[in-house]
Amino acid sequence: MKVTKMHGLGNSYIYVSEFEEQLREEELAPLAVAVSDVRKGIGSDGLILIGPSRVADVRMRIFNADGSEAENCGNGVRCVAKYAYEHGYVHKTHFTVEVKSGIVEAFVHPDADGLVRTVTVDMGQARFGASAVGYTGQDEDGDAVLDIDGVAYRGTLVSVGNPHFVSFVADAASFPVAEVGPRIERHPDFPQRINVEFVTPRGPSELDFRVWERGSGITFACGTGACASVAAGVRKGLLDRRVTVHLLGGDLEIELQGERIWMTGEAVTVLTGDYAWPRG
Ligand SMILES: N[C@@H](CCC[C@H](N)C(=O)O)C(=O)O
Repeated sequence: MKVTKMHGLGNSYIYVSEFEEQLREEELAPLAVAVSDVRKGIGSDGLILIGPSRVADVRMRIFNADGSEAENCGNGVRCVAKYAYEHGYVHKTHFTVEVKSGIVEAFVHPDADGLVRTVTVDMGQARFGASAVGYTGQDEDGDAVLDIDGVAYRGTLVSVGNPHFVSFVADAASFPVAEVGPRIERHPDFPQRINVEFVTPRGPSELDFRVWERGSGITFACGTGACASVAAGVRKGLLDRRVTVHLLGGDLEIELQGERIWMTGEAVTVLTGDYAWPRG
């Protein structure tokens, strides 16, 4: 199977083109688990498929490292846009990408060699509150307060296609993400599980960001998480509408234009190669 490993700010996925490879539905989850394995696979945060779409220029499907399928992936959309443009699946610099939750618009910025290093995406609108993320508890003006071992954790419930719990904490850099993140992801009041962000504003236009991703754990970056966090910060009056988000893997520029969230950041190809699938 022809595969490409790409990353956006260290959030890496194995990309397979359905224009070239035929995959059966039932093998997608095990394939995602297998390629993501650092020791027995390639090593990634999951699997992304790029294929034809009936409603957009290209279609993306994203599977987390545990094989679960997600509705959207910000870093993935940027890499899919780069892949689609550089492989000639699209012949324009502004095009649409179908994701499970809808359609987003990508703007690639090719250099003189036709290579794309940065991509801007109109990620659409954020939705807030319990019903937006499948929270079965009662929200307080869009926030959930969870009791975990006697400690209360407050988070804004935000959907940018996929669900996020955005918690404003005193110091994201030193926050115990690996301990608290999975407890919130798998809290019984989130039956569909949830992505968990711990963020700290450095003034109104910069945000320190750490993430525990649903289905993949700690990652170096989460594009949808960055969008959700800025939308939550603007709603709370903590952030301006244009924010540099500092993630473990680098920076993302997020801007709210009206209700729409625009994301600009890198998209990087790491390798292309042949993966032995099925194993044998
Ligand atoms: N890393 C992604 C989000 C991937 C999906 C997420 N873990 C989920 O289950 O919703 C991003 O860059 O947005």
